[in-house]
Amino acid sequence: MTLWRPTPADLWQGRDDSSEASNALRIFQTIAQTDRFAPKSSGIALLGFECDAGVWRNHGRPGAAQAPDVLRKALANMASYSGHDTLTDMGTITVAGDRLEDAQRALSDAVLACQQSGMRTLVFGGGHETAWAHGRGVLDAFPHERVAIINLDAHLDLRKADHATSGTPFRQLAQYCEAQNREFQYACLGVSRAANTQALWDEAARLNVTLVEDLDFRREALPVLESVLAQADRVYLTIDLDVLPAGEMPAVSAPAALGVSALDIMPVIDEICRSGKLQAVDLVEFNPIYDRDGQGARLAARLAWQIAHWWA
Ligand SMILES: N=CN[C@@H](CCC(=O)O)C(=O)O
Ligand SMILES: [Mn+2]
Ligand SMILES: [Mn+2]
Repeated sequence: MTLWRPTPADLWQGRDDSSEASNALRIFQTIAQTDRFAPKSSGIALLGFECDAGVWRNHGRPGAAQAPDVLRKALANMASYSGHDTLTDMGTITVAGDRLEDAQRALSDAVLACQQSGMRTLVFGGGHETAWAHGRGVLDAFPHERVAIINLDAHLDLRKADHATSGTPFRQLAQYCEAQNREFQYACLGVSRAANTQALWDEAARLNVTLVEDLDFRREALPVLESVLAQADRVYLTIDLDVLPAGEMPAVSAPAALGVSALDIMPVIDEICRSGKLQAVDLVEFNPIYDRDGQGARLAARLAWQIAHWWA
């Protein structure tokens, strides 16, 4: 595995309550760790993508490269239940300078290896350039199945893809699907009319993207989701944390003026987990530089925790 490093063993730490009861456990005590990249036949593979080269290229505020380990630390102290699926920290893919495409290739390869061996993938990005790499790995793992790409995001991320940035991942996935003659099933939920130009909406219409705007989220997200899920065999869920209101999630490159509250997003995530089709999830655009007292990291980690909890 290229551009890969294992997670330092001492990163997973937390409060030790195990003297109180044998089941008083937290994630840091139950997560499996590896010092070499060796996918298992089941469970959840946690992968980091330490990269904000795409955010740089997209003229955003860099810092998301520091996210994976910050999110691991925030997840470490959360409770672990016996019903949880095995979570294995499969380490982190890094980027060398501006060589974004090499890092994306390495992440796609890691995701493909995990998926093919029977694991589901949970990736901590990274900017939203994570999604081109993660999505390609999932599409490659299931070449003959209908893979729905569900993006919770204020942005469409359908910018023209002459070269990859954090603003291009879904245009790249659309081109990839077109080249393979497979349907591009993309739903962007929570998207902001004010944060995307007319050109991007036009591109979304051309690509037949399923859309739910932030203003309509409470009313429309669940019924729209139902029809998206009905038409899919597998789901890749990508959560751009800038879908949340800036007050809940300041720790992103482009905070949302309005946003969709975490409590409104949770039922959508619950429904996706219940479908039994969820194959891959990532949390992207978290930028610790702009966090306040670790609040954003806690919320992002809670989303990850909830998914791991419901995924089982
Ligand atoms: N990941 C993509 N992000 C947005 C950034 C928008 C902004 O910086 O205002 C986009 O490209 O549209
Ligand atoms: Mn966004
Ligand atoms: Mn995005």
